[in-house]
This record gives sequence, structure tokens and C-alpha cells, in this order.
Amino acid sequence: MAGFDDLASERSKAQFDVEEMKVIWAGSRHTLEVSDRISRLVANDPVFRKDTRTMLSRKDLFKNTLRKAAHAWKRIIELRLSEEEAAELRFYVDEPAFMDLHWGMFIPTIKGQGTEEQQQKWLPLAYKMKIIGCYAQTELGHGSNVQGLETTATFDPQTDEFIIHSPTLTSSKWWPGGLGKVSTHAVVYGRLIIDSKDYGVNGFIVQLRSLDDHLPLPGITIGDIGMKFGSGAYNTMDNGVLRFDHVRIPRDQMLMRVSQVTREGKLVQSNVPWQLVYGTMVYVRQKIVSDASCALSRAVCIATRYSAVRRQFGLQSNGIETQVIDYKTQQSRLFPLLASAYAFRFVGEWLKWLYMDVNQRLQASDFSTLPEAHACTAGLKSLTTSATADGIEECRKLCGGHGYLCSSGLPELFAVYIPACTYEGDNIVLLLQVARFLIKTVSQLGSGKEPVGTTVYMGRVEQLMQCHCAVQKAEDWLKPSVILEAFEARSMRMSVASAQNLAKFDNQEEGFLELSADLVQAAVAHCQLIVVSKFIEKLQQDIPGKGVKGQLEALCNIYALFILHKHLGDFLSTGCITPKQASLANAQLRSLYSQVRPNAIALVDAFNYTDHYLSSVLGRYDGNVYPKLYEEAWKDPLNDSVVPDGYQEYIQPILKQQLRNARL
Ligand SMILES: CCCCCCCCCCCCC/C=C/C(=O)SCCNC(=O)CCNC(=O)[C@H](O)C(C)(C)COP(=O)(O)OP(=O)(O)OC[C@H]1O[C@@H](n2cnc3c(N)ncnc32)[C@H](O)[C@@H]1OP(=O)(O)O
Ligand SMILES: Cc1cc2nc3c(=O)[nH]c(=O)nc-3n(C[C@H](O)[C@H](O)[C@H](O)COP(=O)(O)OP(=O)(O)OC[C@H]3O[C@@H](n4cnc5c(N)ncnc54)[C@H](O)[C@@H]3O)c2cc1C
Repeated sequence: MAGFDDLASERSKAQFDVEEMKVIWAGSRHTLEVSDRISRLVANDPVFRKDTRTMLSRKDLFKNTLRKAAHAWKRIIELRLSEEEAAELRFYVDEPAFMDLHWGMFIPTIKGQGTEEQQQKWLPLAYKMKIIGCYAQTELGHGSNVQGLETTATFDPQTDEFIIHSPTLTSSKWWPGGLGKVSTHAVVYGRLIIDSKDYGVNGFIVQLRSLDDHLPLPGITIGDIGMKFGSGAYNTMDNGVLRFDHVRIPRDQMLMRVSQVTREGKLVQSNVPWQLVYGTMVYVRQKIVSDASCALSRAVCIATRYSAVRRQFGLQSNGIETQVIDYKTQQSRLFPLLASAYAFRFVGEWLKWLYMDVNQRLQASDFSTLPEAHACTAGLKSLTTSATADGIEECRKLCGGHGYLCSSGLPELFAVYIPACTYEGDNIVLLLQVARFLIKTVSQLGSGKEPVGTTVYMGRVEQLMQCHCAVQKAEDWLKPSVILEAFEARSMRMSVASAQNLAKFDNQEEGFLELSADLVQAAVAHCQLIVVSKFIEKLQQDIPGKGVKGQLEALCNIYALFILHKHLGDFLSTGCITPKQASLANAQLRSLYSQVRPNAIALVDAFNYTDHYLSSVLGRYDGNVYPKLYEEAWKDPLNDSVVPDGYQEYIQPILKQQLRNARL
């Protein structure tokens, strides 16, 4: 039968050890074992079913999410799951919910910005879920501009309290997930005011709802901000609005790792940089980069399997049509996304290491790598989420008409994913942060301060401004050193050109605004270089398993040459490569697609996704697409009755009217 046979035959063609590739994708044998076990546990639990999600009303959808979250928590306790296993379980439940913010932002904020004492007081309550917290930073009038927040936290020396207040409509907290209906507590960001003096934005732990009856505490107005894009999707989350009317909290509920307010109302700064107040965002941006590879690989898995099952045109001698995956156009759209999923996986792994490293240094009062960590998390968050959002939509198109059906899993995946381009920092705003970092790095060249970390290549500025690409034949593009040099030269030249243009302005801030579109492009070039170089570094590690390394090399080259092809204007206009070399890169890319083609299904099998996680009829492991699509259609509530509700009121009168007109 079509589908079954197609995927079985594809799997038999694989030229590498899929089980070993699963280990590489997971990160380690241990992680693979955990994720495999937990994903099956979730898939086999009827409470975690997802198939009716797009058909539920908002209220039913939300209640069902609460049910799942409670059940997940019960299972975590019953099975005594470790922190790692519990996080995997929440991941595979695959439904945005207040738990994400509680574990993903509220707890990390207390850990990162609270003193030892504050951590000892609040963390046990949060870990046991005796309180549920969210992260209330954004306001109706201010999201990107954190320093523009209007909420005030005024110290009252009489009572040793802060008075939290929303002075204007635009100061209403707006967007925090988990706030609308669930959280009992929040970390609220507001302006610290002591003795009428404004000391800027700080975090405060504020109780919002009673722990007895869940009613808002006096002075607090709270609710959900309403339906969001798509059906199902992010509507399982209670993004909320919150207003304070002179709400009092004890002084020790200001998070005081960065600065402390004494009983006398004196502000004392610690020796840590004030930017640690932004620390949770760095943590979550890093996490978002890792998650981008999950969302993209999921869409790619669906589109790849379906492309092997779907046949159109080109009758072969045996009377069957051509698998659409064999069309070069399909390959040239699909395989770069497959390669990007792997690329984002590895850069995510590296970023996790960078984040851990920066944290260890912070514990030892070494703050030197913080700017680099900020630039990398901001830039890579922007790059990977934009590419993933676009990639999911491309996968929908790659699945033709059926991709538009909710049962393909792609519309909901797209709807749930796209806010990642906005939350945790709008992607353009974040690239502008990277651009500032690059301009600063360029301006310090020659000052004796050597660039470090991901900007170390900028130390070779003279060589990179002059070098000529050595490619003479298509295969030369397979050399990592050739690819790296082209990407480094492009990024270097774009940053230097931006810095030179900026230097022409008397007022640097005005210049920065004027040149911001170019600066963003320079930031993108730098971030793409990071992704390419981390993929190449990954390949330098010991990679066991028959054929595994070869496949990864092909994917790495596809990623790099695809980006080169997409941004050809940059590479040509900066003189990094010639038009002839560009056309050789294109020829090499075509040849790489042919190399990956027989392995495509095995490469997506290596993600080890259950059908439950994919939640897609088109992406089923067994390829049994058509019977299941047919079956799925009949489950739609519209098909509960043969004659629809409303027939007598609305259809019949029209038909009768037509009949009369026809007689006239
Ligand atoms: C689905 C299941 C997954 C589960 C996974 C768990 C994850 C959790 C779930 C995810 C759900 C998402 C929920 C979403 C939450 C949110 O969106 S929370 C709100 C996020 N908000 C933002 O991101 C706001 C973006 N804006 C900013 O970050 C800042 O305003 C700014 C743009 C960086 C500007 O800052 P500002 O202080 O005004 O000015 P600058 O001059 O630019 O910066 C001053 C110096 O500080 C440095 N810096 C800036 N940010 C940081 C940082 N984060 N860390 C370290 N350093 C930083 C900057 O480089 C400047 O340095 P110098 O040049 O050296 O002075
Ligand atoms: C689903 C979702 C969940 C969220 N969850 C939370 C949460 O839990 N807690 C929380 O506190 N917040 C949360 N947020 C808010 C989120 O962090 C902000 O929406 C985000 O930081 C973007 O800010 P903004 O909405 O103010 O966008 P704006 O800054 O108003 O952006 C509008 C446009 O202006 C452009 N722009 C803005 N500034 C500049 C500039 N300097 N230069 C050039 N262009 C610029 C942007 O690129 C964008 O095109 C959430 C948002 C969403 C969508």
C-alpha cells in the first residue's frame, strides 16, 4: 500500500546508522534514553491526547490545559521524576501553559536575582508548587523598552514596605503568561523609587491571589488579555493583564542580588553588573534557541515523510507517479530546512554550554563574558526563531493542500511558534543589540583589547579585509576552511563598513538609527557565522556510527551553501567571492541534495519523535496518510449530522427563494 511501502523502502536505503544519529541529535545516550522513555509515557497516557485541541472553545481548551497540567504534576510526583525527566514530560505534553512560566521564568528569576536568603524562603515553595509564579515585565505601553516601564515600587520607610502601583493605563502589566487566571505570585518589574528619586527598574515578588480562594488580593485587578492567533495554539496560555492600586509588600520582597534597599531606605549596589536584572531573559533566550531546533525538526519531519509518500505527475514504467521528494525544487526547499534543524541543534548545544560557563564565572565574580553571552543569546534567538517560523510555513507549503488542514499539525505548530519571534525580545530589537556589540568590538580593534569568544576572528581584520576566496572548482566548497573564511570575511567586512559609515555621523545615536537596517544585516551575518562555525566544530568531535559523520558533513555544507546562496548579495558586494564562485557553490549545493536524498527519511527518523508529539496525519511514522486523512475528516463536529444545524433557518429559505425565482 502507498505510504507503508514508500517509507519502508526509503528506510531500507539509508546509508548511515540511524540509532547512532539519534544519540547525536539527543546530545548523549542518556538524554536519548530519557527523552525516548518520557515521550512514550506521554504518548500512551489518554489525558495527554491532543487531537481535539483545535475544535474546543477557549474555555474548554483552557480547562483541558489545566487538567493536563495537574495530571502532569501528579505523574511527576507519583513517578518521582528527576528535574530533567519532569522537564521532558512538560515538553512532550506539548501545550503552552502556566507551568512553562513558573518553571521557565519565575523560578530562574528568583535563583538568578534573589539573595541566598530570598532563595531559601521562596524556592522550596515554588518547587513544591505551593505557590505558582509568572514573570510580569511587559506593560501595555512598554515591551521592548524595559527602561521605559512605568510601574512604580515606592519605598515607605514608615512601614518598611514597597508600594506597588500602576500610575497610568499604559503601565498595566500586559502579556505575562500564566498571569491571567492561574498565578498566585509574580516577579513584577517596576521602577524603584526612594525618597522621590527614581533608581530604575528592579524585580519584586508580589502575591496576586489568595492561597485560600484564588481571589485577587486587595488593590489588584487581573484578567486574561483575550484570544490570540490561531485555533488551539497559544490560547492554552492565560496571558494576562494586571493593575496595582497601591499594593504593599514587605521590603524583603525586592529581589536584592543586584542592589539592596536597607531598612533606612539606602540603596546599596552589589559588585555584580546591574544588567543581571535582565538575566532571566538571557537564560530564556538560550532555551529558545534549543527549542527552535525542536519546532523546525518537527515541521521538517512531517514535510519530509509526506514528500516521500505524496506522488504527482511523471508516470514511471511501473505505472506509479513520481514521489514529490524527487523533484529538485522540492529538495531545494526542504533539505536546507533539514540542514538548518541540525545546525540549530548544535548551536543550541553550544549556547547551553556558553550559558553554563558564564554562570560559573558569575559565581566567581568574573563578569567578563557577560556581554558576549548577551550578544550570542540575543542574536541566535533572533536568527533561529525567524528561520524556524519561516521554515514551518515553508513546510506547510511543501505539503500542498493537505498541509493547510489542521490534521497535518502544521497550522497549529506555526500559530504556536510565531510569537517566539516577538517574546523574549522582538527579533529586530535583539539584532540591534548584537550590532551595538559588533560596532563596539570593531571600534576597539587596534586598541590592544583583543576580541574574544565568537568575535575572535575580528582580530584578523587585516587578513579578512583583503583575502580572496580560493574556490576554483565546485568541490572546493566542501572544505570547512574555505567556507569559514568566506563567512568570516563577509561578517568582518559588513561590520567594518557599518562602523565606517557610523563614524561619518557627529551624533553616534542618530547615526545608529539612520543605519539601523544595515546594522541588522551585519548582525545577521555575524550570527550566521556562529551557526556555521559551531556546526564545523561539532564535526571535529569524535562521531561514532557508520556513515553518521558523512551525513552531518553533507548537512553542514548544505546549511552553509544555502545561506551563501540566499545572501549572495552580501558575499558579492563585499568582494568575498566572485560570481563564478557563487555559481560553483550552487552546483555543489545541487550535488549535496542528491547525496542527502536517499537518507532523508532516516535523517528525520533520527529525531525520534513519536506520532503523538508530531500530531500530524501527514508525518505518521508508518506513512499511512490517505486512510487516516479520510478517517480524520469524519471526526469533525460538522460531520456529526448529515444535514447541518441551520439548514432550516438559512439554507432552505434560500433554496426555496431560488425555486420561486426560477418559476417566475
Ligand atoms: C513552550 C515550552 C518551552 C519551555 C521552555 C521554557 C522557556 C520559558 C517559556 C517561554 C515562553 C516565553 C514567554 C515570554 C516571556 C517574555 O517575553 S518576558 C519579556 C521579555 N522582554 C524583552 O525581551 C524586552 C527586550 N528588551 C530588552 O531586553 C532591553 O530593553 C534592551 C533592548 C536590551 C535595551 O536595554 P537598555 O538597558 O534600555 O539599553 P542598552 O543601552 O541597549 O543596554 C545597556 C547595556 O546593557 C547591556 N545589556 C542589555 N541587555 C542585556 C542582558 N540581557 N544581559 C547582559 N547585558 C545586557 C547592553 O549590551 C548594554 O551594554 P553596554 O553597551 O556595555 O553598555
Ligand atoms: C505570546 C507572548 C507571550 C509573552 N509572554 C510574556 C511574559 O510572560 N512576560 C512578559 O513580561 N512579557 C511577555 N510578552 C511580551 C513580549 O516580551 C513583548 O511583546 C516583546 O518584548 C516585544 O515588545 P513589544 O510588544 O513592546 O513590541 P514593540 O517594541 O512595540 O514592537 C513593535 C515594532 O516596533 C519595532 N521596534 C521597537 N523598538 C525598536 C527599535 N528600537 N528600533 C527599531 N525597531 C523597533 C519592532 O521591531 C516591531 O516591529 C509576551 C508576548 C507574547 C506575544
